[in-house]
Amino acid sequence: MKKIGLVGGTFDPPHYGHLLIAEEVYDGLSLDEIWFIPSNEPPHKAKSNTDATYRVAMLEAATSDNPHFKVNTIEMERQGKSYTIDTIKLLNERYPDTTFYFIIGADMVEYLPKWYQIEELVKLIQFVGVKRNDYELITEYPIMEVNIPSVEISSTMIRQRIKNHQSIRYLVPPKVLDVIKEYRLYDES
Ligand SMILES: Nc1ncnc2c1ncn2[C@@H]1O[C@H](COP(=O)(O)OP(=O)(O)OP(=O)(O)O)[C@@H](O)[C@H]1O
Ligand SMILES: O=C(O)c1ccc[n+]([C@@H]2O[C@H](COP(=O)([O-])O)[C@@H](O)[C@H]2O)c1
Repeated sequence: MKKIGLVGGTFDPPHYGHLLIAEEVYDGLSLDEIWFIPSNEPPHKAKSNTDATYRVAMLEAATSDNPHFKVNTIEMERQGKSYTIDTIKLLNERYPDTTFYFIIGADMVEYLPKWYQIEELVKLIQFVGVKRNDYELITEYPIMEVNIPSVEISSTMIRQRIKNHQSIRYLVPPKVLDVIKEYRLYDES
């Protein structure tokens, strides 16, 4: 069986926090690959203002120098809200010889009770929780934990810094910065 870690998210924009949690879990659980899955419409928050094409371009740029990181656009290909249970059912069907691990930060661990059809979802996928400042890795659901160095970076912080004309160097990979500059993303947003 192949072992693949999934990192779902809005990636608006992708940052070193995303890459770090992926690499740490890849290493900690001896996975074969990590697939980053950008959501079309997040199930639990407002739709991103950044077009899907740009979010995918940034994610491709962020992951291009790591041979075991891949971008998977399965949720972009589906219309409507990107419920994780629909994604996992499709992936399990398409890749019967693979065990998937869904990697989430502690903010999403705290939110698990509100995920769509969570009781069924936890039977279909192994969640892996990683710590994130200000959130607890405590849940009634059966998650695995991987210990990572905390990084206090969020996409919200990066969008805010761009708005304030502050540097985002060392918070996102240089190639992501290039895409942001090329398409003038987040200017006056
Ligand atoms: N710095 C971080 N440490 C640990 N987990 C993180 C970190 N940043 C993001 N994650 C996790 O990565 C996944 C995708 O996150 P997402 O793309 O929504 O980024 P975000 O930084 O939380 O965005 P936003 O600030 O726009 O809400 C989630 O499971 C989230 O918990
Ligand atoms: O399916 C759900 O109900 C659900 C609720 C909250 C979050 N998720 C997924 O968890 C991942 C991280 O969410 P976010 O908000 O940090 O981008 C992303 O793939 C979301 O689709 C999924």
